[in-house]
Amino acid sequence: MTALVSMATRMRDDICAVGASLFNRGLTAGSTGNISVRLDDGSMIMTPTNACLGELDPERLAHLAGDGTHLSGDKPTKEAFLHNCMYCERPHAGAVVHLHSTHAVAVSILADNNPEDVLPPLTAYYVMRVGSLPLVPYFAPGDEALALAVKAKAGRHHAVLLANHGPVVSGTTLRDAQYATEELEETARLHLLLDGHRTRPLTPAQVDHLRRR
Ligand SMILES: O=C(O)[C@@H](O)C(=O)COP(=O)(O)O
Ligand SMILES: [Zn+2]
Repeated sequence: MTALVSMATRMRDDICAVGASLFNRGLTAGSTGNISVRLDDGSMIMTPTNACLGELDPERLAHLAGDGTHLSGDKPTKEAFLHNCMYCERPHAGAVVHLHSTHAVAVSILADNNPEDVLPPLTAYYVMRVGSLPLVPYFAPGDEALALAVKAKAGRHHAVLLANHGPVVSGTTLRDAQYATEELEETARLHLLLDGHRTRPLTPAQVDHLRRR
């Protein structure tokens, strides 16, 4: 029990540090985005709704039971059900990050993207951290239908892109989820930067080789 309490305390501090780092580098603005971690007992700590990720208070983060019941802290993010759906489908996920990072949002709005996999395999690091990125059809933020649409993809994908909204990325640890989200954003930026240029993405054989490692 004491170990769980100290883990929860550490996770609260980590969420605030990661939130501040993401916000301060312009990876999400205003009160957009939300972060959660899952503890060993299956309960979850989540950012509150309408909170700025740059100004989180560890004491005020919401604590939810594994079934989504709000146990303590401020009212959780309106995407709580979405985070919970990701955890249900991914038993090894320990954290989920959702941002409105500009370039990923821009890609989510492009008319002619491939909804099965929105970004090409431009770099090895992208393939290793993200892999593939399906587009989830548009639903309003906080809509249960949005969470269910994510749930439908989450078993096969740890990262998805919400149409006209932004990325949702899970990871074994909060750092894994953070770094994958950042790599997704950088690759979206590269993709837009390369628009109109002839490009040489990694070949299927190169992608396969990376996936096997
Ligand atoms: O886009 C939205 O409104 C939410 O997905 C979001 O990013 C912020 O919502 P809260 O976490 O409820 O503040
Ligand atoms: Zn959002």
